[in-house]
Amino acid sequence: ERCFVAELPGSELVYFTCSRSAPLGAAALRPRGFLPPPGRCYSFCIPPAQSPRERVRAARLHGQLQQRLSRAPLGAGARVLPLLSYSPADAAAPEPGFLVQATQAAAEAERALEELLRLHLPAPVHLSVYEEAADGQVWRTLWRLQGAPEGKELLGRVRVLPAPEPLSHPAAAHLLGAAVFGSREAARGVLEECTSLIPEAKAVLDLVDKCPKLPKKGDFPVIVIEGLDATGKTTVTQSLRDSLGAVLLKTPPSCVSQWRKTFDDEPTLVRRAFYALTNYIVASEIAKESTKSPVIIDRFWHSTAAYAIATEISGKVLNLPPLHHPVYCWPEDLLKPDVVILLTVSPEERIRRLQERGIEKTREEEELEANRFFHQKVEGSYRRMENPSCELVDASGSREQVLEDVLHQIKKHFPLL
Ligand SMILES: Nc1nc2c(ncn2[C@H]2C[C@H](O)[C@@H](COP(=O)(O)OP(=O)(O)OP(=O)(O)O)O2)c(=O)[nH]1
Ligand SMILES: Nc1ncnc2c1ncn2[C@@H]1O[C@H](COP(=O)(O)OP(=O)(O)O)[C@@H](O)[C@H]1O
Repeated sequence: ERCFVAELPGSELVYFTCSRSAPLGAAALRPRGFLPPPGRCYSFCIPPAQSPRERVRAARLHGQLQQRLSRAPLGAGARVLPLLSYSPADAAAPEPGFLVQATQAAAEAERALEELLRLHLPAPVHLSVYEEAADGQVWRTLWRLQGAPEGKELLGRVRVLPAPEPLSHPAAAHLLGAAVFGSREAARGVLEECTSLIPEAKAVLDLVDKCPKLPKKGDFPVIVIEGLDATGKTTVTQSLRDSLGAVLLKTPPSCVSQWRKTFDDEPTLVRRAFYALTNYIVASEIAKESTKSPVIIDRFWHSTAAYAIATEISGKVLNLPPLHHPVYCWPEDLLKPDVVILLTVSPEERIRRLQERGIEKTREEEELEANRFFHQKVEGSYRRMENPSCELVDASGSREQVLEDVLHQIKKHFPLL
């Protein structure tokens, strides 16, 4: 039986399955949260890619659907929520999809949804409709949309039951290679598949291919400063450059900044491969510069991995892959820094600093609330990183205090600096 996990508002995960042979009296799925009044929601998945080449198209289709659903006339207050379909029995990658909660009279929402799916998903499309029946149970009606414009075939109606929460998040086992890349070749392969779809991909590949493989770190210290937006990375890295007479680098490097927006608009698979490759471009600069002076880097591989993990793992920080999961390990073929410092500040202090940076109040209030769980997952991922791990420095003090504490942490590794 396939199982499903949807992320409800507030980052609550609901695990459920649909079963023909549900033993009578089996625990019913609580409609609360899953079926907000007037109690109808829909789900559908993106057909899995049949080959590695198809995975870019499948990822882009998912991203395009996400955008179209957010603009579709599904009725005021309708919610489009992330859904994954997975099989607990096999190790196949989960199929991404959506759970759509319609709050208006369903007819118009259903028509709009069906029209959108017929237009943008390869036929046949399987659309699930969930309702609460008189018996207080949640039932799913499965439809196949195909053929003539109104071609719609009823495939069955079954009860929806809670599914046992798996040991780890269904996406965790598939992060490596789909969101976090353990090697330059793995990331390169994705951009190779994009060259016919995204012209800039070729330009990035040409830049990467000019970089030596496995560049060697020089004898001077290489120090990375990591942290969420507005934790003070830019301020600290510039002070470190001055006080240590170091070279300051950042990722992504300026030589790719003109393409960043293009890749930020792409789905995770492509976007992460882009960031991963830019880390390899900077690695060759680090190798060169660290033969002449200490090198400070503003964000490096840990940012790429932490933001990827936090994006792909729905729910809250407790849903992150467990400690020592391979997704937290530094790629063998990427130049390894000597020290990685993670700046941490409270969410409130971070918002105050975002404010100070001139981000208007409303946006960053939204940012705090909507993304609170996201930022907790990013920070949680940073803290699970190993080899090298992130060494925490509380960055909530004054600029002078933070610089002193960061220097103190660095001198533990390089007393003579
Ligand atoms: N550098 C970098 N940023 C990433 C990556 N993946 C996601 N991001 C996100 C983190 C931030 O939300 C956003 C901004 O990154 P940047 O550090 O380039 O810009 P900026 O220095 O203005 O952000 P900051 O406030 O200093 O963290 O990009 C990645 O692989 N590398
Ligand atoms: N220790 C600090 N105390 C107070 N404000 C700070 C401190 N460090 C940085 N800031 C301010 O907070 C904002 C974000 O700092 P910045 O260095 O740009 O962070 P990041 O690069 O991590 O986004 C800036 O306006 C900066 O002047």
